[in-house]
Amino acid sequence: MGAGSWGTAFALVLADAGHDVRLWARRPELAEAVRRTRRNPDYLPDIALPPGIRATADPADALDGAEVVVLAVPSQRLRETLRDWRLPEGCLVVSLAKGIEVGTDLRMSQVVAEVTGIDPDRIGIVTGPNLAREIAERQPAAAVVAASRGDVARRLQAVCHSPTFRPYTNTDVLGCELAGATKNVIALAVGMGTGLGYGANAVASVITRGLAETARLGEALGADPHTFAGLAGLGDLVATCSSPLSRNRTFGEHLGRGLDVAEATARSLGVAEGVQSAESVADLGRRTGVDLPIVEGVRRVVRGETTPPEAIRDLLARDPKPERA
Ligand SMILES: NC(=O)C1=CN([C@@H]2O[C@H](COP(=O)(O)OP(=O)(O)OC[C@H]3O[C@@H](n4cnc5c(N)ncnc54)[C@H](O)[C@@H]3O)[C@@H](O)[C@H]2O)C=CC1
Ligand SMILES: O=C(CO)COP(=O)(O)O
Repeated sequence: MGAGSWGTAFALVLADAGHDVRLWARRPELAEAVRRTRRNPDYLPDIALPPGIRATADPADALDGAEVVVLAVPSQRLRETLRDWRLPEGCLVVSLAKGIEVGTDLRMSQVVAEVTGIDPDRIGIVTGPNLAREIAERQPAAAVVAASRGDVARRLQAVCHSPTFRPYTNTDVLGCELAGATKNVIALAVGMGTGLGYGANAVASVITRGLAETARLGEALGADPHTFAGLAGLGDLVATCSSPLSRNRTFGEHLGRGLDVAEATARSLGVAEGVQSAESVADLGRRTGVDLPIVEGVRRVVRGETTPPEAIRDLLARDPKPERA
């Protein structure tokens, strides 16, 4: 449900895994173009889609009889979008979105449970280093399928295991979702540094300290600390923060070069979730009393309260402390 970059690439993974996939596009003209050309001209124009994928703009048609419903709309739009849909009785739901809802601080699996009333045990997520273009090109990648019940996670794992996409299970849904949302904020910070012309030391420092603050917040919220060293944590952070394909890193780079949020948004090739999740993740930090200096710096830049060079200067000027504190 969602025919952007990741919705389309993940539909391809599911088709490669041998399933019949219906791909819902919000705009009828996009669904029509996918049907006609067997490509998604707006997001992955050069990728031929396998015959197992059928595009439609009618959500009822897309959802009719589905055993697994995969949600691939941006985090801040998921609630309003879900309200209009009737999910099939007994289906499993998978969220692909990496964000925390602004205003409620809810993770996407929580939003799904709240809006649909579906048992949280039947809601899973897919996360990890998942840059959509690479997956669509069938470059090899590992990922994480998280669900609170091991048997549900294993069923979803089997559903999306293709010759080039290798998912691992995890039952720490909270940690996996938090890691996915927070890495987008950290990727904005890395991008800002890159945009300012800084090199590998700065990038590695922000990745590593970004992971430290993500893990601190996760622990305070009850996540399994091991999650942050895995594909959903370190793996996704490294992929996103290293790749020019990342919308979040690119968005940060534009901010680092002096563009404002509106200008960077206009240039973005899709949703950069970290821009809004900076607000909700920073709020989670305040509510739990966890210090999140990088997230807070990004939030202030996005709000126009500081500039990237000032934010970096402020980060470096903080009181010295031990690495593990
Ligand atoms: N692109 C990637 O490499 C990856 C993306 N994700 C996550 O997947 C989610 C979706 O990302 P993408 O497919 O890349 O985004 P995108 O920006 O490429 O596409 C978003 C899709 O959602 C649809 N949509 C439905 N309702 C909408 C509304 N009310 N407002 C705006 N768009 C609406 C759009 O039409 C579009 O098809 C995000 O949370 C993203 O962080 C996760 C892993 C990889
Ligand atoms: O989540 C992603 C890779 O795992 C995609 O990152 P961007 O949304 O920054 O492109």
